[in-house]
Amino acid sequence: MSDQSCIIIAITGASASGKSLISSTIHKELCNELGYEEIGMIAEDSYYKDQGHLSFKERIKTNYDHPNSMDHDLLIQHLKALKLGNAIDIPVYNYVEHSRTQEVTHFEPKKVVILEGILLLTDERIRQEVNMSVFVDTPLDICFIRRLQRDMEERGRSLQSVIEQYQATVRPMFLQFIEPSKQYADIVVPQGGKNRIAINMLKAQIKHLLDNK
Ligand SMILES: Nc1ncnc2c1ncn2[C@@H]1O[C@H](COP(=O)(O)OP(=O)(O)O)[C@@H](O)[C@H]1O
Ligand SMILES: O=c1ccn([C@@H]2O[C@H](COP(=O)(O)O)[C@@H](O)[C@H]2O)c(=O)[nH]1
Repeated sequence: MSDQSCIIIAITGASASGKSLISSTIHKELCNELGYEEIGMIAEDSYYKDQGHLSFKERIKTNYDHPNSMDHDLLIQHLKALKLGNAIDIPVYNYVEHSRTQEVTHFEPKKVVILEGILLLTDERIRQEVNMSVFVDTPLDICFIRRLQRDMEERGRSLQSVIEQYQATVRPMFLQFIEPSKQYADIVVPQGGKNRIAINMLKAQIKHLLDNK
């Protein structure tokens, strides 16, 4: 397969801005329209560095919003493999344990891969691999409320731990790394996963990229 055999769409923005919702909505609708074997979704979060060698006490001190917390080397290796038509084994990350599990998810090459995550556009090497990039631009106070609810319900966190982490790393790293990466996005989308016009436009552009492959 040629290097252009896999179209990569990057969807980025703050934590809880709605990246997963917009990605899964586009994924589901394009799968229905084009077929399940054509479109795949990958979360950058799967590429958090393994922390199995650290105690739980040490793991909760890690700054998970700094680019160094990500194994972007492995992610880039995987994106290149997909472009060459090779399957990959994606690590499975556990947010409750703050570490990789022993499992992997086998992922066959697709015509389109929707890649979503907070730090994608901070890395020039990833920017070079993507065909289109989207920044989900949701006000930070809304993101915080959503994150608080989600982290307590789904990621085993207490109210106090969400507030402390938000003040110590989530907000400062957003301002230092994520917000400035907006300049590299092709499209900025307000209202995230519920912005029907933006979703329709993104789907149309993905189909256009597929038609011109
Ligand atoms: N536009 C929206 N309106 C209401 N709730 C939303 C909206 N977008 C996302 N959410 C909810 O907010 C939470 C975080 O959204 P998610 O897509 O998981 O964020 P991210 O992937 O950016 O961290 C989820 O519970 C999701 O259902
Ligand atoms: O072990 C971990 C790994 C990540 N986090 C937080 O997750 C978010 C990124 O995920 P989203 O789905 O985009 O919200 C990031 O802000 C990290 O702070 C964590 O708390 N623990």
